[in-house]
Amino acid sequence: MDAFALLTGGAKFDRRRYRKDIDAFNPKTVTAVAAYEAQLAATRRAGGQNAGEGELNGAAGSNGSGAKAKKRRCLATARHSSEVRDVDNGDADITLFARHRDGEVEDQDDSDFSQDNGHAGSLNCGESDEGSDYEAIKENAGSDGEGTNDSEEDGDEENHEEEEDEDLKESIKGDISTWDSEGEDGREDVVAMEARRNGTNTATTSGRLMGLGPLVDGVIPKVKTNDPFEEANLIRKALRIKVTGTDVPPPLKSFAELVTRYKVSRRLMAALRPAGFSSPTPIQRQAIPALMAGRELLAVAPTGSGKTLAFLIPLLAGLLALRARGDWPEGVKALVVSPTHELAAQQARVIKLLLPGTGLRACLLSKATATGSDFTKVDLLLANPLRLVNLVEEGKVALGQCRYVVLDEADKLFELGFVEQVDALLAVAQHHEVVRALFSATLPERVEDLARSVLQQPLRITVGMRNAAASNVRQRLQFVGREAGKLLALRQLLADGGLAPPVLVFVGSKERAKALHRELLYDGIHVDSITAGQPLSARNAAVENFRAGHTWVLIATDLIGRGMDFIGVNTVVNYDFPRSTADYVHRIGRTGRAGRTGDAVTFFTEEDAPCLRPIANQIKTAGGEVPDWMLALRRDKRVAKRRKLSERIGAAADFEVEEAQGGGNGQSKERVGARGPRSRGTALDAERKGKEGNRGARQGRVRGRS
Ligand SMILES: Nc1ncnc2c1ncn2[C@@H]1O[C@H](COP(=O)(O)OP(=O)(O)OP(=O)(O)O)[C@@H](O)[C@H]1O
Repeated sequence: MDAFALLTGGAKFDRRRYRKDIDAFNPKTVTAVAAYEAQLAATRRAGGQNAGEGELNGAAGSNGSGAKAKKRRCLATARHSSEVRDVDNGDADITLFARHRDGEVEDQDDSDFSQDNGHAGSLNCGESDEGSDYEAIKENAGSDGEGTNDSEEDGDEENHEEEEDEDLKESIKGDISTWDSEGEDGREDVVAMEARRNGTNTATTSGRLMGLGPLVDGVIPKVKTNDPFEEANLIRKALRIKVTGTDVPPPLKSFAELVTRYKVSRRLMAALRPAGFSSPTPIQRQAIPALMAGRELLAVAPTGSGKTLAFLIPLLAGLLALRARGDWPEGVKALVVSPTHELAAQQARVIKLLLPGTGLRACLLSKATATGSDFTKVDLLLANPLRLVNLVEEGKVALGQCRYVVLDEADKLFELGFVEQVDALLAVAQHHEVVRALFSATLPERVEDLARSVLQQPLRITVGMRNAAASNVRQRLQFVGREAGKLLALRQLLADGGLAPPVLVFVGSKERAKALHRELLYDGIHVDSITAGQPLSARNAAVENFRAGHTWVLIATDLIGRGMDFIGVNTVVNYDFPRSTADYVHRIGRTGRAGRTGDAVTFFTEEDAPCLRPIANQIKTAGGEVPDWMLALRRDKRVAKRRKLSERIGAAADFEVEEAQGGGNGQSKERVGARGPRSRGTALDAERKGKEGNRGARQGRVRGRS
């Protein structure tokens, strides 16, 4: 099947039908369809003429006539004259984007990560291991391995989605107050700090956050009370921090308090300001003191609100405190587990800012570091579950001395394909002082119940509304008729300037990513794609090129739907409808980060209609406009259920290894597939399937293993 057929569901494009569909919903689009079809034909012809010149040259050679064609060509060519011909630097689009890019897109070079002086604090990321480093997960991700509980589970998931939907509806009715911060004199908010970091003085330091609300704002209100308890509550209320649990430590008023209240090394704190972190975000204000006090945590805060630092600071501070009191055994003493290599690598970027001068040694687990490192010399390990489980089984990594275990994107890690490995890791990280924490922007109740079964008296910290999309992302839904309409709609938006680059486009599978990539190359757009099927070196390059602003449209699967901090992303396009509300929240959270604004466009077809309502509710909750009929849509449970099952298989496949490309990892798939049912640590898995007894019994069993 060729790329166009794949993207259009295999059917021949029926123009009349498409027009009819579009007409019913979006008359404006109809007028552009004819022009688009002409362009499509022109670019296809031009692409064909240039076929021998390599993909990018071929794309640039597609010199369609007319203003739109010129615009597309220019988008593709700025600053890439070596790769693409026909540079037209005089074009307004280029100037605009160049200015934006200079101002907002991070342009850091990670290539010099490896091996600093150990005494000064080091981060070992190993060499690039092309074609061999993947997160492998259970082969048969869509089934539970025992073929039993799928339907039951599906029922559960549906119910939970319904519940979440109801929650959201309630909140729509309620008053979602936007806190109007007056700020505190001399304090910088996140936006101002980022602006200063990037050399753009667009934001003020007065604490006025352009109406973005408090969720990512680092500024706390002036509180007039002498009662510390009341003060803590007032701060939490203003910042929409909710905490459940007992003996809750008060939120931080500033990073400086870490030195005065918690005796955190000044050296570590000194690294924060130059790195651009001058005042804590709300999740940092509450999660840092909680972890410093040794409390286990479930932490839920919006995408882009600074969760990474919320766990990295206490981990590093905790390690320094351990060392200061002479409790310094060999080996890994802090572990951060993430679902993808990309996310772990991103955490490594942040750690790299904080390590110098601490004498701590951190390691990003990859194939290279897995084989070449002495893990008795590693204090803090950043890892994906599978590779780490293998090392633990081989006896190369010991977690018995681990004092901190953080699960980032915890709800993903508790899904099929990961939960077995996470369980096995928790089962061996059983030091009597271990502190475990789960972080995510979304935490469904069923995951929370599961997590609570292995955590001890955890605090639950929620910033803003649970499971809701970031409020500073402008969201909209766009009806595209049927499958074929997506490509036309995307082309139209790109050509009309309806999508501000950098743009992240999410699709449902790696095959579709590849196909769309090929299609957009015809349009002369500087496009790239990233999926689990690519070699790690290609994935790293895709991420770095996007960060650096070299790639303007990045097509991705849900592999990078979570956690990735591309600070300058302006637009997210859900080309394929997200598999779940949580996926939607995470995907669109790749824009609108750290207090910025962003746009998210979600294409939907007739087939997506049964799953439309929860997303429509999300948009409505965030203050967006959605027609009433969408909110009133009834969910077709049968369709949703069927879809859910296939989507779960697909979701896991996003992270899956292709054995042929897995190099040295070829055996992993088989082993993990076998590991699930007979794993030492399957209490979580069993819990997930609802087969276990009461919580106490489960907890005893998990804790009993070591
Ligand atoms: N205290 C702070 N001051 C200024 N910028 C900050 C602060 N904390 C975090 N940031 C910036 O905010 C951005 C988002 O942070 P981070 O990636 O930790 O978000 P997150 O909450 O983990 O998002 P996600 O849920 O998508 O993973 C980053 O660019 C980070 O550098």
